[in-house]
Amino acid sequence: MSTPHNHAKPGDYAEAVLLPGDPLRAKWIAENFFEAPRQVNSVRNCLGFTGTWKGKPVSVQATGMGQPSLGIYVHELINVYGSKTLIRVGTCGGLNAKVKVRDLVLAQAATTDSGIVKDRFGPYNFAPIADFGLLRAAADKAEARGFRYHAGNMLSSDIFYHREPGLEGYGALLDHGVIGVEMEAAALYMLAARFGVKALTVCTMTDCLITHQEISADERQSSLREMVELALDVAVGA
Ligand SMILES: O=P(O)(O)O[C@H]1O[C@H](CO)[C@@H](O)[C@H]1O
Ligand SMILES: O=c1cc[nH]c(=O)[nH]1
Repeated sequence: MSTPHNHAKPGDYAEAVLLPGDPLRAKWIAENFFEAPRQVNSVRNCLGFTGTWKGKPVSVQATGMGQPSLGIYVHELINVYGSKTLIRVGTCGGLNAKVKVRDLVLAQAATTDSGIVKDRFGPYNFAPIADFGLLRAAADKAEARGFRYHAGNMLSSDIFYHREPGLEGYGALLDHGVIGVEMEAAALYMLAARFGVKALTVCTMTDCLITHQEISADERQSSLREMVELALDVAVGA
């Protein structure tokens, strides 16, 4: 059975799936890291691939940008394709001076402005959180490899271009330790909680909203490589 967004067959995805926003990042991951990659989805060019990493089955599926788009792919991966471990490998902006360009940001929790999460819990402010085992494994591996990393509160915003430019748009979040901004982690964590699977978001900080420093094209390639290798090891338990 396929879906309106995915023509893969049941069994085409591994239980462990990496989730970049960018379809070309999905292709790059499959072609440069997977052993024996095969494409399993191309609907809307939101590419998905399955292969192995260190001999263990693993998939990568692009989610597009934003929580509504990620929500479609993740819902189907879990409920149609049986995925159990979902690791977003993304890019994020920096909201805290201690986070430098190229640093890894592990989203321990994800604050959000998204109605997808906010409107579901009535009077409660649900706190979307990472799976502790995946988070601990990622932090341990980052530590062992000597990577600069930060585990903390990520903002998953529905808005890339805030009305107030620069830091103004982030208001009180800046005084409350939020370290980065991207657009998907909160919905990923909410869906993982709802359906009883494991999820983690790992991002490379590519543009600092405080210093306006940005990652260069060369640095982007090598930084993303380190992040993907770490995420693959966490995903398959290597
Ligand atoms: O690099 P990806 O994974 O797409 O992540 C970030 O980049 C996009 C915005 O430019 C959003 O999807 C945001 O979450
Ligand atoms: O969502 C994102 C991703 C990267 N950088 C940002 O400022 N926002």
